[in-house]
Amino acid sequence: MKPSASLTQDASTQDAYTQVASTQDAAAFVSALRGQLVVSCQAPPGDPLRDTATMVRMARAAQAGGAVAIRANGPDDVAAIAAAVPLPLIGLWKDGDQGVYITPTVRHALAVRAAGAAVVAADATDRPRPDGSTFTEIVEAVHGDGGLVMADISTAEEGIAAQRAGADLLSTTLSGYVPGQHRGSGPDLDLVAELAGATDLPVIAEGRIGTPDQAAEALRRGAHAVVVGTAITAPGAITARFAAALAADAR
Ligand SMILES: CC(=O)N[C@H](C=O)[C@@H](O)[C@H](O)[C@H](O)COP(=O)(O)O
Repeated sequence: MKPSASLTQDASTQDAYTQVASTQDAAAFVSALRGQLVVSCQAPPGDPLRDTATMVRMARAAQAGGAVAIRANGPDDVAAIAAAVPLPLIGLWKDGDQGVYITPTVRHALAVRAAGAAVVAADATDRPRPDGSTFTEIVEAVHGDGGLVMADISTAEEGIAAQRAGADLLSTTLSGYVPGQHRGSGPDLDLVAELAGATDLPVIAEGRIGTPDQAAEALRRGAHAVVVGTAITAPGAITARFAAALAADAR
C-alpha cells in the first residue's frame, strides 16, 4: 500500500490496501492506525440489519464520520465493503458462537483475505481450534498471502503467546467472552495497559467501548487504536440501553 499518514485520502483502489506483507508497508499501515478509530460493521444472523448492503452503508457512514479502517465479518461483507469503501479492512469470519469461532481455521482466514481484507483477525486464545490447527498456522498462511494478522485475545498471556506466534497486532476483543471469565459492562482497559507494557506489538482496544470518553481513555492506557462496534453500528442494542434507563427511572 502507499506509505501514508492518511489511510482515508491517498488510496484510490482497494488493491492498495491488501498487499501489506513487506515490512515497510506493514509499518505504514500500523502507523496510520495510531490514535485512530476503527469501526466494526457487523450484524449477527437474525438481526434486522443482517444484510450485506446494510453493512456497506454502515461502513460508508463510518468513513464519513472519520473511521480509518473497517472491521467486518464474513467473505461476503468483506468483499462488498472492499468494493465500495476506500478504507482498509480488518476481516474475520465467524463460524458458530461457541469455542473458537472467530476465523477458526486457515481456510476461513484465506477466504477473508481473498475477499479483500488487509488484516485477518483470528481467535488467539489458548483454546483448541475445531480442526486441530494452530494460530501459528493461520499467521503463516496469511503472511504467505501478503496480509497481516490481528490476534483476538482475552488475557495478557495469550497476547504474549500471539506475539511469539508472529501476530502483527493484538486486540482485546475476547476479554470477558471466554467461559469462566468476568465480563464487565465496560472495556477491559487494564488488559490494554498490561499488554502495552508486556509486548512490543500495537495493542488495539476492542470490546464494550461504549462512549467516546472510554475510547480516548483506551489510548491514554496505551492502546494504539480503538475498535468500536455495538456502540456505533448496533441500533437495537443502543435502543435497549435507552429503554432500560427509562425503565429503571420509572421504578
Ligand atoms: C466477542 C466477539 O465475538 N466480538 C466480535 C468480534 O468481531 C464482535 O461481535 C464485536 O462487535 C466487536 O469485537 C466489537 O466489539 P463491541 O461491539 O463490544 O464494540
